[in-house]
Amino acid sequence: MKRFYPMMVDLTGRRCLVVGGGPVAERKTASMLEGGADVIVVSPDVTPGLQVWAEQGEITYHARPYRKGDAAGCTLVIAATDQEAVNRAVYEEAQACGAWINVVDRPDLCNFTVPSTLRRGQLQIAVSTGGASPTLAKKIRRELEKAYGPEYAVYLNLLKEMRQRIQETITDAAVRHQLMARLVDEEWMALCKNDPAEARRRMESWIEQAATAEISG
Ligand SMILES: C[C@@]1(CC(=O)O)c2cc3[nH]c(cc4nc(cc5[nH]c(cc(n2)[C@H]1CCC(=O)O)[C@@](C)(CC(=O)O)[C@@H]5CCC(=O)O)C(CC(=O)O)=C4CCC(=O)O)c(CCC(=O)O)c3CC(=O)O
Ligand SMILES: NC(=O)C1=CN([C@@H]2O[C@H](COP(=O)(O)OP(=O)(O)OC[C@H]3O[C@@H](n4cnc5c(N)ncnc54)[C@H](O)[C@@H]3O)[C@@H](O)[C@H]2O)C=CC1
Repeated sequence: MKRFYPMMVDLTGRRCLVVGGGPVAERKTASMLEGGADVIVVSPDVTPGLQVWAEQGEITYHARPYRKGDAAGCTLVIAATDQEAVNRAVYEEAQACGAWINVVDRPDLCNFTVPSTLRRGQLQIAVSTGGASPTLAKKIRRELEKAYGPEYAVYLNLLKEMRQRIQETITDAAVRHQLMARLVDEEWMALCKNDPAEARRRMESWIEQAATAEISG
């Protein structure tokens, strides 16, 4: 059994190769684009979705079969064709040039996998089953979607802002930690959902009070 190390990677400006143009290639392309990658798709044909991205300049598309050398300079490589020999050749090249490789129908030829991911603004929750059952990963992602609605994007933005403010205005680390802990709370979350402007006002005045108390000793 393989073990995977979870991490969040910034793919901005990184060249990433997808070989194949079917629905699976489209899904992997979508998630790499969200990660900021410069995606190159090589395939004789592509889905309508990939075609649109090619026309809009979101991806670079080469309408031809894969050939050796396509993986040069790529950080991530995904082999998503339905041809075993082609996927194998892509794997060999990626291994030779030190790129991270995912062969979509061969978990044994993956040194990275793509988790099922829920996104709410800056919040991302990624689910992996280590390749055992992608369908279960998807089911869990859907359950999490109900528990973590779009309001989390708003709430998290506010937390980010307030955290910065706390770091700038409160010098005592213990007080900073206490304030942050108290902002992460169901009540704030509910207020944020119903009236984000009011949530912001209350958070601001609350932090201001704490800062004043700190100064006056
Ligand atoms: C190892 C891994 C490699 C990788 O692709 O990174 C892999 C491998 C394989 N998937 C297969 C099949 C399916 N995959 C999905 C769906 C997803 N697969 C994804 C990831 C992963 N799939 C990685 C492990 C993730 C983990 O650890 O859990 C998700 C999470 C992310 C994404 O793809 O973006 C995305 C859900 C996104 C979402 O909606 O949230 C569905 C369901 C569907 O499409 O509705 C089916 C059909 C049902 C079934 O077979 O279970 C097959 C058999 C192919 C065949 O038999 O032909 C293999 C190969 C094998 O297992 O041998
Ligand atoms: N990992 C995952 O999440 C999943 C993996 N799979 C597996 O992934 C593979 C791809 O699935 P789909 O996208 O549905 O397949 P598909 O059959 O729709 O697409 C295959 C694509 O590969 C292209 N292709 C064929 N030869 C090529 C070559 N020499 N160079 C470049 N491109 C070439 C085809 O033109 C086509 O665009 C299948 O083997 C399937 O079993 C299926 C479901 C999920």
